[in-house]
Amino acid sequence: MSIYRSIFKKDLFKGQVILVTGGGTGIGRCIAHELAALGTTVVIAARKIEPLKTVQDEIQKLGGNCDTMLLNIRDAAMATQVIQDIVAKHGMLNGLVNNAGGQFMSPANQLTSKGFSTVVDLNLNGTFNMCKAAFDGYMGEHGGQIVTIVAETRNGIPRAMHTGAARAGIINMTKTLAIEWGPYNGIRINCVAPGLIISSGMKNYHETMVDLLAHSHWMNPTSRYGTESEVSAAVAFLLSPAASYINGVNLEVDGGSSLSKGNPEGDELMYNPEGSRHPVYVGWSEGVDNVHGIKHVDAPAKINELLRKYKAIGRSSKI
Ligand SMILES: CCC/C=C/C(=O)SCCNC(=O)CCNC(=O)[C@H](O)C(C)(C)COP(=O)([O-])OP(=O)([O-])OC[C@H]1O[C@@H](n2cnc3c(N)ncnc32)[C@H](O)[C@@H]1OP(=O)([O-])[O-]
Ligand SMILES: NC(=O)C1=CN([C@@H]2O[C@H](COP(=O)(O)OP(=O)(O)OC[C@H]3O[C@@H](n4cnc5c(N)ncnc54)[C@H](OP(=O)(O)O)[C@@H]3O)[C@@H](O)[C@H]2O)C=CC1
Repeated sequence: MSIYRSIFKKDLFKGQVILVTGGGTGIGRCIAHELAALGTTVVIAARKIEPLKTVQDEIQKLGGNCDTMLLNIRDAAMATQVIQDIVAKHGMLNGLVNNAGGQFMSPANQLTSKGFSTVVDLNLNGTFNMCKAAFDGYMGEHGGQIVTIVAETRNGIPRAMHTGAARAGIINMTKTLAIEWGPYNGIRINCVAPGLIISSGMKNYHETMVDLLAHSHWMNPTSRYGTESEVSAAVAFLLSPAASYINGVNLEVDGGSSLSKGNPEGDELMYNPEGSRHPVYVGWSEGVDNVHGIKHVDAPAKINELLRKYKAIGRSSKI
C-alpha cells in the first residue's frame, strides 16, 4: 500500500495528545484543526482565552477533541504548569507544536535594546521554555515529537532583524536538541519555516505594509503567498511516522522565496508578474465553506482577496 494511503488516514494521530501554542488564531488555528481532524486530542494554549474558546468550539462542532489552556510562553513557570496540567488531565503529551511567536517591524537602526530583547525573549526563550517544560514534564521519559514554527531566514529579514536572529537561534537549538534528546529520550525535533503566509498574522502590519504585500505577492518562484494549510500539512507530516527518520531539520515552506533574493540574472528569470501557475493546497480552513458557520482565514481584506484568486489557479488539491 502506498505510504500516504497507510499513513495519512483519518485516525493517524488517534489516541495522541498534542499541544499547539498560539492555537487560537491564524496558522496555529489551522494546525489545530488539521491535527484534530486526524484524530488528535489537541490542546491549544495562548494568552487570550476568547480566540481559544472559539477554535475549541469549531473543532468540537466538527467532531474533534480540543482542550484550551492559558499560557504565556515567556513565563517558564507557566510553561511548566501547563505541561503538568496536560499530563494530569490527559495522561500524556505526544507532540508539541511551538507556533506562538511574532515581532513588530522596524529597521535595525531604530530598534531599541528593549524591543530587540522582547522579540528574542518571545521567540527564542519562549520556545526554549516550552521544549524544556515538555522534556521535564513528559517527553524526557516517554519520547515525543516537537515541531517549531520559525520564519524563512536564509538571507536575513530586513526590518525584522530581531526575529531573524531569534529564529536562527531556534533552528540551531533544534539541531542540538535533536542530538541530545534523540538517542536516550526518543524525541524527534524539527522546524518549519514559513515564507509569507496568508493569515491573521498580517493584521499586525501597518496598512502601507499590507498594501505593499498585496502588490508584491508574485515575487517568488511560486508567484504567490502560502496558505495556512500548506504550513499545517508540513507540520502534520513532521509529527507523523512518515517523518520518523527526519530529525533536526528546518523545512522551508516558502514557495522557494528564500532562493530568489539578489539573483544577478534579473527579475524576469525569478518572478512571473502574470501570476502563479501553482495550485494551492486547500485544507480545512479554506475548504469548509459554511460548515457550522466557521470563519475562513482571517487576514486583511486585500490579502484574503489574493487567496480567493489563488484558489482558482489550475486544479486546487482539495481534501
Ligand atoms: C517577518 C517575517 C514574516 C513573519 C510574519 C509573522 O510573524 S506574522 C505574525 C505576527 N504576529 C505577531 O507578531 C503576534 C505576536 N506579537 C506580539 O505579541 C508583539 O508584537 C510583541 C512581539 C511586540 C510582543 O508584545 P509584548 O506585549 O510582549 O511587548 P510590548 O508591547 O510590551 O512591547 C515591549 C517592547 O517592544 C518594543 N516594541 C513593541 N512594539 C513595537 C513597535 N511596533 N515598534 C517599535 N518597538 C516596539 C518596545 O521597546 C516595547 O517597550 P516600550 O517601548 O513600549 O516600553
Ligand atoms: N503569517 C506569516 O506570514 C508568518 C508567520 N510566521 C510565524 O508563524 C506563527 C503563527 O503566526 P500567525 O498565525 O501568522 O500570526 P498570529 O499573530 O495570528 O499568531 C500568533 C499567535 O501566537 C500567540 N502568542 C503570541 N505571543 C504569545 C505568548 N507570549 N505566549 C503564548 N502565545 C502567544 C498569539 O495568541 P495570544 O495573543 O492570545 O497570546 C497568537 O495566537 C508565529 O510564530 C509567526 O511569527 C512566520 C513566518 C511568516
